[in-house]
Amino acid sequence: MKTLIHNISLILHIDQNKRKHKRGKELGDFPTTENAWLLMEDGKIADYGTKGSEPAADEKIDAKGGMLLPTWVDSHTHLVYAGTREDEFAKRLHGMTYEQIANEGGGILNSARKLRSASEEELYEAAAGRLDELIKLGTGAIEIKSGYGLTTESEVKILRVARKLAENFPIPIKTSFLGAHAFPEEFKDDHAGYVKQIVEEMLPKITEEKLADYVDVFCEKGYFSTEEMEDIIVAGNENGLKSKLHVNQFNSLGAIEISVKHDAVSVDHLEVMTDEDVAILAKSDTIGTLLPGCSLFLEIPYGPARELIDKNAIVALATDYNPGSSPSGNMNLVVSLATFKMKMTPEEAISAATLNGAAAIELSDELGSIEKGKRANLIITKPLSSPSFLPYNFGHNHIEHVLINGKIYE
Ligand SMILES: N=CN[C@@H](CCC(=O)O)C(=O)O
Ligand SMILES: [Zn+2]
Repeated sequence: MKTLIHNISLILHIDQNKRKHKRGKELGDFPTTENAWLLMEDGKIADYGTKGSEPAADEKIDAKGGMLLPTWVDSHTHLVYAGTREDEFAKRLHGMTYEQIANEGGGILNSARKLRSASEEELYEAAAGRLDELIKLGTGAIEIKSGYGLTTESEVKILRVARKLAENFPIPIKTSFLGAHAFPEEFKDDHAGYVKQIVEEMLPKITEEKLADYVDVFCEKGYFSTEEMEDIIVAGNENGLKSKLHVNQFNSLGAIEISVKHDAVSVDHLEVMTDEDVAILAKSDTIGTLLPGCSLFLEIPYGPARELIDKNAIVALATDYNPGSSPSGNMNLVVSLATFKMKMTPEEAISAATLNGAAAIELSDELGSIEKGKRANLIITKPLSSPSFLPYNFGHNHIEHVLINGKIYE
């Protein structure tokens, strides 16, 4: 089955050299094809060219002068959660800090209480509704973390829901086990006991059921120490899981050096970075994933995107969609924020939200750029004057169609 998209004003390829990611200044390389068509065959990109040379096809989609770009790849979300936390949001508006709310039993522990009493079916229904909305907003691959369970049973419940989403939705979904998201009430005075449970009970169970692709840890003051993080990374690796880690959100504790030493696929957040942290990350193959939605919502610093790019790091962008620190899964907004608040150019931001996002979940061989052979997960925009218009005209919907595996997603 061949489908032709014709009447495209501009294809934003992101890359045409089959690169796994774009590092440092390469992020601004932005190959395009003007006045173009693109042919899809069996859900993949088969060919593309310029107006006048359109091949025959079984079906046609008229792009009506819109641009064509790869779908967003959201490489950091906590999509499976129960209930919401706008009550905490209201408290913050009245002056309480995220830390104060967490210290009185709110935050991650609040979400964990809500999740423990939700059934797998209820969690699935809620997460499926969110995922459907995100695909319509242009997200064509996603990572989903556990971390609101904090018991073996509840962590497994979250990951089963994520795996069920992967079975029932047409987009690739990778999962990360984040049992080390916070110390549950039961272990508030026995941190070693909880780490032992993660290592000896949760990880083997999750591995046996093949529920996770990665292991994750929230390394932060009041959460998991660098030593605890390292023990969990090593245990994850022993169970065949590479790591993707929450580091440097509020404090720089030396977590980047340890993550890089263990070949983490990505280190995420990075709102608080020393010069040494930047230098270590920039020299490594670990991807730095920045989450500007979290900075916006919590009013904390934005990750140093410009410095990381200028020093040659691999930078990706993601939403961190979760009920506490970033209650939006809209990648279009993330791309806008990256340009307004993190001094990324539109070309860099779009690349970081596509190809480098795909690299951060090890899917850049099949997604993240418009190259022959890749999956036809594509966004057709409304007619726009230039790629920069996407982040510039923030908060508006520029998407005409989202295609997943070559089919319009409705
Ligand atoms: N920082 C740790 N975890 C989540 C937020 C968790 C929450 O507040 O529910 C994050 O990535 O921001
Ligand atoms: Zn997160």
